[in-house]
Amino acid sequence: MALREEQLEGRGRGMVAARALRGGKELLCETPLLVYQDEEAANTNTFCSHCLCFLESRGKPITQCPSCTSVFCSSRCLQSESHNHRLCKALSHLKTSDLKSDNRTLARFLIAAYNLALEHPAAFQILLSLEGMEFVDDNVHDLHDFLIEALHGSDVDPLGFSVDLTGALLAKDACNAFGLMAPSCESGERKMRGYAIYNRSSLFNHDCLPNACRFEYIDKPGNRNLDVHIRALHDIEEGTEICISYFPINWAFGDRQKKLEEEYGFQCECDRCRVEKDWSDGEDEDNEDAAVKGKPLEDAERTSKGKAKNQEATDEADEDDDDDFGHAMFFVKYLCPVDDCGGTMAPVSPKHSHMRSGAAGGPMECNYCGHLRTEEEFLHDLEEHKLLDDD
Ligand SMILES: C[S@@+](CC[C@H](N)C(=O)[O-])C[C@H]1O[C@@H](n2cnc3c(N)ncnc32)[C@H](O)[C@@H]1O
Repeated sequence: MALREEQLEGRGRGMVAARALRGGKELLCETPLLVYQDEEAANTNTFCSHCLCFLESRGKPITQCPSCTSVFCSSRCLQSESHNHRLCKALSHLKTSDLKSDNRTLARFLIAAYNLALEHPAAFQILLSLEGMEFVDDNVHDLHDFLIEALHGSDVDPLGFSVDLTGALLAKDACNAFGLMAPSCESGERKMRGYAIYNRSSLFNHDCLPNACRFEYIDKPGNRNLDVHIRALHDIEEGTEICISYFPINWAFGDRQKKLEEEYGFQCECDRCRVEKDWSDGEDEDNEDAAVKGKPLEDAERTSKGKAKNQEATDEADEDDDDDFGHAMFFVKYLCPVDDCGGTMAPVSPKHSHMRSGAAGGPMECNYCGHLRTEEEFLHDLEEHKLLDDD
Protein backbone atom coordinates (compact mmCIF):
# COMPACT_ATOMS: atom_id res chain seq x y z
CA MET A 1 0.00 0.00 0.00
CA ALA A 2 1.52 3.35 -1.07
CA LEU A 3 -0.77 5.56 1.04
CA ARG A 4 -2.34 5.67 4.45
CA GLU A 5 -5.10 7.93 5.69
CA GLU A 6 -4.24 10.08 8.72
CA GLN A 7 -5.90 12.72 10.85
CA LEU A 8 -3.68 15.81 10.47
CA GLU A 9 -3.72 18.77 12.83
CA GLY A 10 -5.67 21.70 11.37
CA ARG A 11 -6.24 19.90 8.05
CA GLY A 12 -8.73 17.12 8.82
CA ARG A 13 -8.01 13.81 7.15
CA GLY A 14 -5.16 13.57 4.68
CA MET A 15 -3.14 11.04 2.70
CA VAL A 16 0.40 10.22 3.81
CA ALA A 17 3.14 8.17 2.09
CA ALA A 18 3.11 4.75 3.77
CA ARG A 19 6.64 4.12 2.45
CA ALA A 20 9.27 5.87 0.33
CA LEU A 21 7.76 6.53 -3.12
CA ARG A 22 9.43 7.13 -6.48
CA GLY A 23 8.56 10.04 -8.77
CA GLY A 24 6.15 8.82 -11.46
CA LYS A 25 4.59 6.19 -9.21
CA GLU A 26 0.84 5.81 -9.52
CA LEU A 27 -0.28 6.33 -5.93
CA LEU A 28 -3.96 5.67 -6.41
CA CYS A 29 -6.33 4.72 -9.20
CA GLU A 30 -10.04 4.67 -8.52
CA THR A 31 -13.45 4.66 -10.16
CA PRO A 32 -15.81 7.56 -9.33
CA LEU A 33 -18.64 7.31 -6.84
CA LEU A 34 -20.66 9.57 -9.08
CA VAL A 35 -20.26 11.43 -12.39
CA TYR A 36 -22.37 14.15 -13.99
CA GLN A 37 -22.21 16.32 -17.07
CA ASP A 38 -21.61 20.02 -17.27
CA GLU A 39 -24.81 21.64 -18.57
CA GLU A 40 -23.09 23.60 -21.34
CA ALA A 41 -21.15 20.52 -22.50
CA ALA A 42 -24.32 18.40 -22.40
CA ASN A 43 -26.10 20.87 -24.65
CA THR A 44 -23.41 20.56 -27.32
CA ASN A 45 -24.25 16.83 -27.74
CA THR A 46 -20.53 16.14 -28.23
CA PHE A 47 -19.89 13.98 -25.16
CA CYS A 48 -21.40 10.65 -24.18
CA SER A 49 -23.89 11.28 -21.34
CA HIS A 50 -22.72 8.15 -19.54
CA CYS A 51 -18.94 7.76 -19.95
CA LEU A 52 -18.34 11.42 -20.99
CA CYS A 53 -16.05 10.43 -23.86
CA PHE A 54 -15.68 12.95 -26.68
CA LEU A 55 -17.91 11.39 -29.34
CA GLU A 56 -15.63 12.29 -32.24
CA SER A 57 -12.79 10.40 -30.59
CA ARG A 58 -14.81 7.17 -30.75
CA GLY A 59 -15.77 7.71 -34.39
CA LYS A 60 -19.01 5.76 -33.95
CA PRO A 61 -22.57 6.78 -34.78
CA ILE A 62 -24.23 8.58 -31.90
CA THR A 63 -27.05 6.83 -30.03
CA GLN A 64 -29.75 9.15 -28.72
CA CYS A 65 -32.23 8.47 -25.92
CA PRO A 66 -35.71 8.85 -27.48
CA SER A 67 -37.12 10.22 -24.19
CA CYS A 68 -34.68 12.78 -22.84
CA THR A 69 -32.61 13.24 -26.08
CA SER A 70 -29.29 12.77 -24.24
CA VAL A 71 -26.60 11.33 -26.53
CA PHE A 72 -24.42 8.27 -25.95
CA CYS A 73 -21.37 6.69 -27.60
CA SER A 74 -22.97 3.22 -27.63
CA SER A 75 -26.15 1.38 -26.79
CA ARG A 76 -24.24 -0.11 -23.84
CA CYS A 77 -23.81 3.41 -22.40
CA LEU A 78 -27.47 4.27 -23.18
CA GLN A 79 -28.66 1.18 -21.35
CA SER A 80 -26.32 1.59 -18.39
CA GLU A 81 -27.81 1.85 -14.93
CA SER A 82 -26.70 5.46 -14.77
CA HIS A 83 -29.40 6.20 -17.38
CA ASN A 84 -32.31 4.43 -15.75
CA HIS A 85 -35.93 5.53 -16.03
CA ARG A 86 -35.74 7.78 -12.96
CA LEU A 87 -32.70 9.62 -14.20
CA CYS A 88 -34.00 9.92 -17.75
CA LYS A 89 -37.26 11.41 -16.49
CA ALA A 90 -35.44 13.92 -14.29
CA LEU A 91 -33.15 14.97 -17.18
CA SER A 92 -36.19 15.44 -19.45
CA HIS A 93 -37.68 17.65 -16.77
CA LEU A 94 -34.46 19.67 -16.62
CA LYS A 95 -34.60 20.29 -20.39
CA THR A 96 -37.95 22.06 -20.09
CA SER A 97 -37.53 23.67 -16.66
CA ASP A 98 -36.83 27.38 -16.18
CA LEU A 99 -34.07 26.75 -13.62
CA LYS A 100 -31.37 29.48 -13.73
CA SER A 101 -28.45 28.56 -16.00
CA ASP A 102 -26.00 28.77 -13.04
CA ASN A 103 -27.96 26.08 -11.27
CA ARG A 104 -28.40 23.62 -14.11
CA THR A 105 -25.09 21.78 -13.67
CA LEU A 106 -25.81 21.56 -9.92
CA ALA A 107 -29.24 20.11 -10.73
CA ARG A 108 -27.47 17.41 -12.75
CA PHE A 109 -25.29 16.68 -9.71
CA LEU A 110 -28.33 16.38 -7.42
CA ILE A 111 -30.16 14.09 -9.85
CA ALA A 112 -27.08 11.82 -9.93
CA ALA A 113 -26.70 12.00 -6.12
CA TYR A 114 -30.33 11.07 -5.38
CA ASN A 115 -30.08 8.31 -7.95
CA LEU A 116 -26.96 7.06 -6.13
CA ALA A 117 -28.89 7.06 -2.84
CA LEU A 118 -31.38 4.61 -4.34
CA GLU A 119 -29.07 2.49 -6.48
CA HIS A 120 -25.98 2.32 -4.23
CA PRO A 121 -26.84 3.33 -0.65
CA ALA A 122 -23.33 2.43 0.64
CA ALA A 123 -21.68 4.71 -1.95
CA PHE A 124 -24.19 7.45 -1.03
CA GLN A 125 -23.12 7.17 2.62
CA ILE A 126 -19.48 7.62 1.54
CA LEU A 127 -20.51 10.75 -0.37
CA LEU A 128 -22.19 12.07 2.77
CA SER A 129 -19.07 11.34 4.86
CA LEU A 130 -16.89 13.65 2.74
CA GLU A 131 -15.83 17.11 3.86
CA GLY A 132 -18.02 20.12 3.00
CA MET A 133 -19.18 23.44 4.39
CA GLU A 134 -22.93 23.05 4.70
CA PHE A 135 -25.29 25.89 3.93
CA VAL A 136 -28.91 26.44 2.94
CA ASP A 137 -29.64 29.57 0.93
CA ASP A 138 -32.14 30.61 -1.78
CA ASN A 139 -30.25 28.66 -4.41
CA VAL A 140 -30.48 25.49 -2.35
CA HIS A 141 -34.24 26.05 -1.99
CA ASP A 142 -34.61 26.59 -5.78
CA LEU A 143 -32.65 23.43 -6.51
CA HIS A 144 -34.57 21.44 -3.93
CA ASP A 145 -37.91 22.57 -5.38
CA PHE A 146 -36.68 21.60 -8.84
CA LEU A 147 -35.78 18.10 -7.60
CA ILE A 148 -39.13 17.53 -6.01
CA GLU A 149 -40.78 18.30 -9.34
CA ALA A 150 -38.19 16.35 -11.37
CA LEU A 151 -38.53 13.19 -9.29
CA HIS A 152 -42.28 13.43 -8.83
CA GLY A 153 -44.08 10.39 -10.22
CA SER A 154 -40.92 8.24 -10.43
CA ASP A 155 -40.19 5.41 -7.99
CA VAL A 156 -38.77 7.92 -5.50
CA ASP A 157 -40.71 9.75 -2.85
CA PRO A 158 -38.97 13.10 -3.30
CA LEU A 159 -40.57 14.41 -0.14
CA GLY A 160 -38.35 11.95 1.76
CA PHE A 161 -35.41 14.19 0.83
CA SER A 162 -35.10 17.29 2.97
CA VAL A 163 -33.79 20.67 1.92
CA ASP A 164 -31.03 20.18 4.52
CA LEU A 165 -29.94 17.00 2.76
CA THR A 166 -29.90 18.85 -0.57
CA GLY A 167 -27.76 21.57 1.09
CA ALA A 168 -25.39 18.97 2.55
CA LEU A 169 -25.01 17.25 -0.84
CA LEU A 170 -24.23 20.53 -2.58
CA ALA A 171 -21.55 21.20 0.04
CA LYS A 172 -19.92 17.80 -0.66
CA ASP A 173 -19.95 18.61 -4.35
CA ALA A 174 -18.38 22.05 -3.88
CA CYS A 175 -15.53 20.66 -1.80
CA ASN A 176 -14.78 17.37 -3.55
CA ALA A 177 -15.81 17.35 -7.21
CA PHE A 178 -12.98 17.04 -9.74
CA GLY A 179 -13.58 18.96 -12.95
CA LEU A 180 -13.18 16.78 -16.04
CA MET A 181 -11.73 18.87 -18.85
CA ALA A 182 -13.12 18.97 -22.36
CA PRO A 183 -10.52 18.72 -25.15
CA SER A 184 -8.96 22.16 -25.78
CA CYS A 185 -10.99 24.23 -28.21
CA GLU A 186 -9.66 26.57 -30.90
CA SER A 187 -10.00 29.70 -28.75
CA GLY A 188 -7.79 28.00 -26.14
CA GLU A 189 -10.58 28.40 -23.57
CA ARG A 190 -10.65 25.53 -21.09
CA LYS A 191 -14.08 24.06 -20.62
CA MET A 192 -15.38 21.24 -18.45
CA ARG A 193 -17.18 18.26 -19.92
CA GLY A 194 -18.34 17.14 -16.49
CA TYR A 195 -17.43 16.44 -12.89
CA ALA A 196 -16.66 13.34 -10.84
CA ILE A 197 -16.51 12.64 -7.11
CA TYR A 198 -14.19 9.93 -5.83
CA ASN A 199 -13.92 8.32 -2.42
CA ARG A 200 -10.24 8.13 -1.41
CA SER A 201 -9.09 10.81 -3.87
CA SER A 202 -11.28 13.28 -1.93
CA LEU A 203 -8.91 12.89 1.01
CA PHE A 204 -5.95 14.66 -0.62
CA ASN A 205 -5.38 18.05 0.92
CA HIS A 206 -4.19 21.03 -1.11
CA ASP A 207 -0.69 22.47 -1.46
CA CYS A 208 0.35 25.23 -3.88
CA LEU A 209 3.58 23.26 -4.47
CA PRO A 210 2.00 19.81 -4.71
CA ASN A 211 3.95 16.56 -4.70
CA ALA A 212 1.31 14.70 -6.71
CA CYS A 213 -1.23 15.43 -9.42
CA ARG A 214 -4.13 13.69 -11.08
CA PHE A 215 -4.53 12.32 -14.57
CA GLU A 216 -7.63 11.10 -16.39
CA TYR A 217 -7.73 9.38 -19.78
CA ILE A 218 -11.42 9.87 -20.55
CA ASP A 219 -11.13 9.46 -24.30
CA LYS A 220 -9.20 6.20 -24.11
CA PRO A 221 -11.29 3.13 -25.00
CA GLY A 222 -12.40 0.82 -22.21
CA ASN A 223 -15.01 0.91 -19.51
CA ARG A 224 -12.76 2.42 -16.80
CA ASN A 225 -12.10 5.65 -18.69
CA LEU A 226 -13.39 7.76 -15.79
CA ASP A 227 -10.83 6.41 -13.32
CA VAL A 228 -8.64 9.03 -11.71
CA HIS A 229 -4.90 8.31 -11.49
CA ILE A 230 -2.95 10.14 -8.79
CA ARG A 231 0.76 10.23 -9.60
CA ALA A 232 3.85 11.33 -7.61
CA LEU A 233 5.68 14.31 -9.15
CA HIS A 234 9.00 13.35 -7.56
CA ASP A 235 10.47 11.04 -4.95
CA ILE A 236 8.61 11.30 -1.63
CA GLU A 237 9.83 10.19 1.80
CA GLU A 238 7.79 7.88 4.00
CA GLY A 239 5.47 9.84 6.33
CA THR A 240 5.25 12.90 4.02
CA GLU A 241 1.75 14.16 3.33
CA ILE A 242 0.70 13.73 -0.30
CA CYS A 243 -0.99 16.88 -1.58
CA ILE A 244 -2.43 17.88 -4.93
CA SER A 245 -3.24 21.40 -6.12
CA TYR A 246 -6.96 22.17 -6.29
CA PHE A 247 -6.42 24.44 -9.33
CA PRO A 248 -3.72 25.11 -11.96
CA ILE A 249 -0.36 25.64 -10.25
CA ASN A 250 0.33 28.93 -12.06
CA TRP A 251 -2.42 30.87 -10.27
CA ALA A 252 -1.34 34.07 -8.51
CA PHE A 253 -1.23 34.27 -4.69
CA GLY A 254 -4.38 36.44 -4.33
CA ASP A 255 -6.47 34.18 -6.59
CA ARG A 256 -5.31 31.06 -4.77
CA GLN A 257 -6.06 32.48 -1.33
CA LYS A 258 -9.48 33.72 -2.41
CA LYS A 259 -10.49 30.39 -3.92
CA LEU A 260 -9.26 28.39 -0.92
CA GLU A 261 -10.95 30.67 1.61
CA GLU A 262 -14.25 31.04 -0.20
CA GLU A 263 -14.69 27.53 -1.55
CA TYR A 264 -12.68 25.35 0.83
CA GLY A 265 -12.84 27.39 4.04
CA PHE A 266 -9.15 27.58 4.92
CA GLN A 267 -6.19 29.93 4.64
CA CYS A 268 -3.30 28.34 2.82
CA GLU A 269 -0.04 28.49 4.76
CA CYS A 270 2.06 26.34 2.46
CA ASP A 271 5.74 27.19 1.82
CA ARG A 272 4.89 29.00 -1.41
CA CYS A 273 2.15 31.15 0.15
CA ARG A 274 4.43 32.06 3.06
CA VAL A 275 6.98 33.47 0.58
CA GLU A 276 4.48 35.08 -1.81
CA LYS A 277 2.40 36.85 0.83
CA ASP A 278 5.27 39.36 1.20
CA TRP A 279 5.27 40.20 -2.48
CA SER A 280 3.57 43.30 -3.80
CA ASP A 281 0.57 42.80 -6.13
CA GLY A 282 2.71 43.67 -9.16
CA GLU A 283 5.29 41.05 -8.29
CA ASP A 284 2.56 38.52 -7.79
CA GLU A 285 1.17 39.17 -11.24
CA ASP A 286 4.60 39.45 -12.89
CA ASN A 287 5.63 36.14 -11.47
CA GLU A 288 2.44 34.42 -12.44
CA ASP A 289 2.80 35.85 -15.90
CA ALA A 290 6.35 34.60 -16.09
CA ALA A 291 5.28 31.19 -14.92
CA VAL A 292 2.45 31.05 -17.44
CA LYS A 293 4.53 32.15 -20.36
CA GLY A 294 7.55 30.12 -19.35
CA LYS A 295 9.70 33.26 -18.98
CA PRO A 296 12.53 33.36 -16.43
CA LEU A 297 11.13 33.95 -12.93
CA GLU A 298 13.68 36.69 -12.14
CA ASP A 299 11.25 38.74 -10.09
CA ALA A 300 11.17 35.99 -7.54
CA GLU A 301 14.88 36.56 -6.88
CA ARG A 302 14.65 40.31 -6.78
CA THR A 303 11.81 40.37 -4.27
CA SER A 304 13.55 39.55 -1.05
CA LYS A 305 16.89 41.16 -1.78
CA GLY A 306 15.47 44.63 -1.14
CA LYS A 307 14.46 43.57 2.37
CA ALA A 308 18.02 42.89 3.62
CA LYS A 309 18.57 45.81 6.05
CA ASN A 310 20.59 44.08 8.77
CA GLN A 311 22.32 40.73 9.24
CA GLU A 312 19.20 39.01 10.55
CA ALA A 313 17.23 40.34 7.65
CA THR A 314 20.03 39.31 5.28
CA ASP A 315 19.95 35.75 6.60
CA GLU A 316 16.20 35.74 6.27
CA ALA A 317 16.48 37.15 2.77
CA ASP A 318 19.04 34.46 1.84
CA GLU A 319 16.57 31.86 3.02
CA ASP A 320 13.83 33.57 1.01
CA ASP A 321 16.11 33.61 -2.04
CA ASP A 322 16.61 29.88 -1.64
CA ASP A 323 12.84 29.47 -1.38
CA ASP A 324 12.29 31.67 -4.43
CA PHE A 325 14.91 29.74 -6.37
CA GLY A 326 13.30 26.44 -5.36
CA HIS A 327 9.88 27.70 -6.35
CA ALA A 328 11.14 29.04 -9.70
CA MET A 329 12.71 25.64 -10.29
CA PHE A 330 9.40 23.99 -9.42
CA PHE A 331 7.63 25.91 -12.18
CA VAL A 332 10.24 25.18 -14.81
CA LYS A 333 10.08 21.51 -13.96
CA TYR A 334 6.38 20.97 -13.26
CA LEU A 335 4.43 23.67 -15.15
CA CYS A 336 3.54 22.58 -18.67
CA PRO A 337 5.62 24.63 -21.16
CA VAL A 338 2.78 24.71 -23.72
CA ASP A 339 1.38 28.28 -24.05
CA ASP A 340 -1.67 28.92 -21.84
CA CYS A 341 -1.96 25.27 -20.77
CA GLY A 342 -1.32 25.63 -17.02
CA GLY A 343 -1.17 21.84 -16.59
CA THR A 344 1.22 20.01 -14.29
CA MET A 345 4.03 17.85 -15.67
CA ALA A 346 4.62 14.53 -13.92
CA PRO A 347 7.01 11.72 -14.79
CA VAL A 348 5.40 9.29 -17.21
CA SER A 349 3.88 6.38 -15.41
CA PRO A 350 5.25 3.09 -16.77
CA LYS A 351 1.66 1.80 -16.56
CA HIS A 352 0.42 4.20 -19.22
CA SER A 353 3.24 4.28 -21.64
CA HIS A 354 5.70 2.07 -23.41
CA MET A 355 8.24 4.71 -22.42
CA ARG A 356 10.63 4.44 -19.52
CA SER A 357 9.42 6.02 -16.24
CA GLY A 358 10.48 9.62 -15.75
CA ALA A 359 11.67 9.06 -12.19
CA ALA A 360 15.33 9.18 -13.14
CA GLY A 361 15.44 11.58 -16.05
CA GLY A 362 12.78 10.01 -18.25
CA PRO A 363 9.97 11.88 -20.02
CA MET A 364 7.33 13.99 -18.27
CA GLU A 365 3.65 14.18 -19.24
CA CYS A 366 1.22 17.09 -18.82
CA ASN A 367 -1.97 16.20 -16.95
CA TYR A 368 -4.07 18.67 -19.00
CA CYS A 369 -2.90 18.67 -22.60
CA GLY A 370 -0.88 15.44 -22.62
CA HIS A 371 2.29 17.21 -23.85
CA LEU A 372 5.37 15.01 -23.42
CA ARG A 373 8.76 16.54 -22.62
CA THR A 374 12.05 14.72 -22.77
CA GLU A 375 14.93 15.21 -20.33
CA GLU A 376 16.91 17.02 -23.09
CA GLU A 377 14.07 19.54 -23.57
CA PHE A 378 13.90 20.08 -19.81
CA LEU A 379 17.66 20.77 -19.60
CA HIS A 380 17.25 23.24 -22.44
CA ASP A 381 14.43 25.01 -20.50
CA LEU A 382 16.62 25.13 -17.40
CA GLU A 383 19.40 26.76 -19.35
CA GLU A 384 16.99 29.27 -20.87
CA HIS A 385 15.70 30.14 -17.39
CA LYS A 386 19.30 30.45 -16.09
CA LEU A 387 18.57 27.84 -13.45
CA LEU A 388 21.24 25.35 -14.50
CA ASP A 389 23.91 24.72 -11.87
CA ASP A 390 27.37 25.68 -13.26
CA ASP A 391 28.81 22.55 -11.63
C1 LIG B 1 -11.19 17.65 -0.52
S1 LIG B 1 -11.18 17.86 1.20
C2 LIG B 1 -9.65 17.11 1.67
C3 LIG B 1 -9.82 16.09 2.80
C4 LIG B 1 -10.27 16.68 4.11
N1 LIG B 1 -9.13 17.17 4.87
C5 LIG B 1 -11.07 15.68 4.94
O1 LIG B 1 -10.88 15.61 6.14
O2 LIG B 1 -11.91 14.99 4.37
C6 LIG B 1 -10.89 19.59 1.29
C7 LIG B 1 -10.90 20.15 2.68
O3 LIG B 1 -9.72 19.75 3.38
C8 LIG B 1 -9.20 20.82 4.15
N2 LIG B 1 -7.88 21.21 3.59
C9 LIG B 1 -7.38 20.88 2.38
N3 LIG B 1 -6.15 21.37 2.20
C10 LIG B 1 -5.85 22.04 3.32
C11 LIG B 1 -4.70 22.79 3.73
N4 LIG B 1 -3.64 22.94 2.95
N5 LIG B 1 -4.74 23.36 4.96
C12 LIG B 1 -5.82 23.23 5.78
N6 LIG B 1 -6.95 22.53 5.43
C13 LIG B 1 -6.96 21.94 4.23
C14 LIG B 1 -10.20 21.95 4.04
O4 LIG B 1 -11.13 21.81 5.08
C15 LIG B 1 -10.88 21.66 2.71
O5 LIG B 1 -12.17 22.20 2.64
